[in-house]
Formats: sequence, structure tokens, C-alpha cells
Amino acid sequence: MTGQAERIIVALDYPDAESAKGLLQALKGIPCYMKVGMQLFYAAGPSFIHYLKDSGYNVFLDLKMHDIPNTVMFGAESITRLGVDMFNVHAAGGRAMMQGAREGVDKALSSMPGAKRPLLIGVTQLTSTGQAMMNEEIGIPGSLEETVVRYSLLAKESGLDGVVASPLEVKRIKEAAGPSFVTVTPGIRPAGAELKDQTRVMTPGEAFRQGTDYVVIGRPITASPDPRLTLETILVEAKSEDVRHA
Ligand SMILES: O=C(O)c1cc(=O)[nH]c(=O)n1[C@@H]1O[C@H](COP(=O)(O)O)[C@@H](O)[C@H]1O
Repeated sequence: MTGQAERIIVALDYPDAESAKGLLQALKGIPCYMKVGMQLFYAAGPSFIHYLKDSGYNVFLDLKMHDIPNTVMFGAESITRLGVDMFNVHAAGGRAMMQGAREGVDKALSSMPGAKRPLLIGVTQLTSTGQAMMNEEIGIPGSLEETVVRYSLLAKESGLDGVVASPLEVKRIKEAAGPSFVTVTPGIRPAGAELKDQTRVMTPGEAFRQGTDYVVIGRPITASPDPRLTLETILVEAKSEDVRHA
């Protein structure tokens, strides 16, 4: 079992490498997973991924690919060559697209002897999406939870290792896809924190209690006046949940 810190993914949502390095300095010595999303990757590129890997971090590259299968296959091949530990595609891209991503990973690894296979994760319904928005605006009928479970099963059948969903759906996903199917859950808000654009949320302790494998936390840490103290407080809460449910 990995330690709690390794199950907390800090979203480095910053405009440039220097700002992100400021947070890394503040959190120095805490072995969190680090997530690089569109904002930072489009600005700082592969060299920042290499910097994180050279500094010993596990890295989640969150570019949420969603394109035709051939394009996603080549994208996945390039991402795998960067040596990241986890990356994602939109499950809404469908079976052939997700299988293309899997193929891209395998293709890259065939010329990377000894390299670790990255976790390939499907985004189900964004945590900013609510029931009414999914039904009325996007036009997907049925309950949000059912849609998340359906996308999860499709992702599993397509060879993916797990999904991104909100902590509210973790139990249903694990029941349907099995306990080893990985859940990565953003939409994490410590008690009293502002929701901002997130809709489906839980506290970090509640999320771990649902049995999630990883939580993704951005602004509650990055916008905190004392990011290290905020993270340490979250770690204490997460540990107490694990003791209670050991
Ligand atoms: O794939 C993701 O990481 C992701 C999926 C999702 O459904 N919702 C979601 O918030 N995220 C990411 O998780 C992070 C959440 O950040 P905060 O809302 O600031 O905690 C952001 O970097 C989002 O891009």
C-alpha cells in the first residue's frame, strides 16, 4: 500500500514553470503526485515534465485527449515517451479512440526497455457538470451516475486502467468495474472551501472513505496562504479515514 501523500495529486495549475516551482518548494519533501494540465503544459512543455521526473515526482499529465482514434494513438505514443506515470483521454471519444490510446502506449513502450507503463485513465463526466447540465445542455439522458458507470465500463472494456470521476460515484464504479479499476477524483473541497466552478464535490476525508485511489486537489492548496499547512491538514484527515476503515 502506498502512503497517503502518494495518493494526493496536486494540480499545478500555473501559467509558467517558475510559479509551479514556487509551490514545489513550499511542499518540498512531501511525496505527492504532481499533475500538469493544459495551462502549464502549453506554456512550459516537455521540459517541465522532465524537471518533475528528475526531481523524483510521480507525474499525471492531464491533457484530456479527445480526437479521432489515429490522432489519439499518436498522441498517446508521444505522451508515453515523456515518461509520465499517468495520463488521460475523454471516454466520450468511444471504444476505438480509447483502444487507439492503449495501442499508442504499447507502441512507445516497445522501444523503451524497462520503462514503467503509465496508467491510462478515461475522463467520464467532468466534475463541473451537474445533472441538469448533462441532460439539458449536453443532451445526454438518464442519471449522471449511470452515465459515469457506463463510461467506466466502456473504458475498462477498451483496455484503460481507470477513470476520472467525482468521489460521489466511486462506490458505484468500483461495484461495476471491480476494486482494482482505478478511480481518480477531483472535485475535492475541504469543509468550508469555495466551490468555484466545481459542482460534484466532497471533502478529502469523505473521498478516501468512498474508497477512491487518488484525489486531485488544486486551488484549495495553490490558492492557500500556507499551501504546506493546508496539505498537511488534508493528510491528517486522510490518514484518520484510513485508520477508521482499515
Ligand atoms: O482530469 C482532471 O484532472 C479533472 C477532471 C474533472 O472532471 N474535473 C477536474 O477538476 N479535473 C482537474 O482537477 C483539477 C481540480 O482543481 P481544483 O478545482 O482547483 O481543485 C483541475 O486541474 C482540473 O483540470
